[in-house]
Amino acid sequence: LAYTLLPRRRGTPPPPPGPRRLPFIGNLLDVPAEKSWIKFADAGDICSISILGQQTTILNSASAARDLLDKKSSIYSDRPFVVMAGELGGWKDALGLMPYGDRYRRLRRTAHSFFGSPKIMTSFHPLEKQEVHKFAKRLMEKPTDFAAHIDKTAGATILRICHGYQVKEDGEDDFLALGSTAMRQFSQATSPGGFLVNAIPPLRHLPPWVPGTAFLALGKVFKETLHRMVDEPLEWVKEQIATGTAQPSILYHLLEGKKLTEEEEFEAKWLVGSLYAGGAHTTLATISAFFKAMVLYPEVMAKAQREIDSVVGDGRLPKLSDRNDLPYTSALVLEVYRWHAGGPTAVPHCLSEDDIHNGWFIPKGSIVIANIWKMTHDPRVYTDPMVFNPGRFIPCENKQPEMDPTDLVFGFGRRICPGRVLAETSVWLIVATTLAVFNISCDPDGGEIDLDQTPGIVRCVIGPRERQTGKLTMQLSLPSPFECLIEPRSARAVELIQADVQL
Ligand code: HEM
Repeated sequence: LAYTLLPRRRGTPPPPPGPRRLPFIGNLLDVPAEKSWIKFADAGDICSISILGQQTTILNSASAARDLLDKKSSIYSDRPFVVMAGELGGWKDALGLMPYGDRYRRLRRTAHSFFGSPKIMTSFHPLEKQEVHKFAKRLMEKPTDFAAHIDKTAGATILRICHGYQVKEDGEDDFLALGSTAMRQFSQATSPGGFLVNAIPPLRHLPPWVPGTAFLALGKVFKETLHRMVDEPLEWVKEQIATGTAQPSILYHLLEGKKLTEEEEFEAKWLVGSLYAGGAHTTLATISAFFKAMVLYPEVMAKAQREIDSVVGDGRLPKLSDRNDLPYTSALVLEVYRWHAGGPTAVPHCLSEDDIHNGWFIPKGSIVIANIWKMTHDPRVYTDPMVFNPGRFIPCENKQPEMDPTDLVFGFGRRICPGRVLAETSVWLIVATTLAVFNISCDPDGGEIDLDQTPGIVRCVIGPRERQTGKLTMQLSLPSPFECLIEPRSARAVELIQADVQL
């Protein structure tokens, strides 16, 4: 209390600028319940708030994020500690919430040995194409379930790459269902104001018979689901290896023919489990935004379809090697990433040592948030940022293309999304395939479509490091609900969709 109430020590530089702080509570009343990315967007390239003594620094420009999160990544790569999810729910063993340290660095190196290898990633292309073709089939059969189809496709692609596992086409798939439950529980554990223990971490030490500690039992349930999500696919792969039926996959490469120590096996299963958790649902936000943009901008859809028709023709579906020959379609994909930031404030970083930046003091334990929404809607960087215009990425005689948003939306520094390459290929292929064979249009019986998006990741975090907390939510931000019609473009398109799904 004294620490938060006492004035700054003499000689300590001021914190980055920000709204006036009230005694003790600081900026508690300034933080909106939702969409904090808009509230702080115009507060300068770097601004800071303090809540009950916990400083949070918000980075509103790409250059600020690069200066801190990229250039000083050795001290800006920790994660805040969220009790209900990280400790009670067990997520501190997954990459996304894992503290920065030796184990973290080993897992990232292993991930990079796969995702950083163009040869390995190209070997996954046929499999990605097959999963996207299945997506087109499901979409034709039941267009109204398009969100479920996107989720299934993203999850199925990662399970195949990570575990060599093919999801069931009919009925519920056990591994996918387990992943969805774990992610739902993760959202619950990190929901703002959801659990008092996030705001007062010592509560986790209370015995379970004390009234009001139902969260302890719930934490156990969350942890159990998460461990099943990580352990059951591992056991499945081991069985496949034992019977000689295992398909090539990341886990297969890590296990096959080796006698792993307990720690090595622990790291291998958490690596692939984290990739699955991190990637299965993020694609949904981006692809849903694509569908919405096509309803709102039919002329953009028609232009991309003309390009695909002239390059790919109607004899086959698009493939990843067409990317360079389809510049407008590729620009459309970039514009989807920019127009709708699925993680408007990414995942917060945490500073592990005191830092002085541009004469401002940023104390150890500060939460650091990259305001990706602001970066991708900054009128200094993007002309008419609220307008969906793929043309901004096409170079022309006297105009350079605008900044590539994929350098922003996957985060920064050592915490940058490890699945970026896979996400980019999957998203491109889903968009190009959908445009090749479907028309997406406004549903005349649906309501009006707005440009809004749902509240997403991170509100604020309270409390010093180790006892740190918060109202921290890592839910994704989806486009606000909308209805649309999705129909095959022609009889030939129907034939292409119905053709056998080949590897
Ligand atoms: C459109 C799709 C995706 C977007 C927009 C996205 C975005 C992000 C962002 C913003 C972060 C936080 C970066 C930071 O802290 O600076 C992140 C982390 C992460 N992403 Fe992705 N991602 C996507 C797809 C994927 C896929 C397909 C995978 C897995 C194959 C994946 C796995 C992860 C993991 C494991 C982390 C945690 C990394 C860490 O803390 O070290 N993501 N992602």
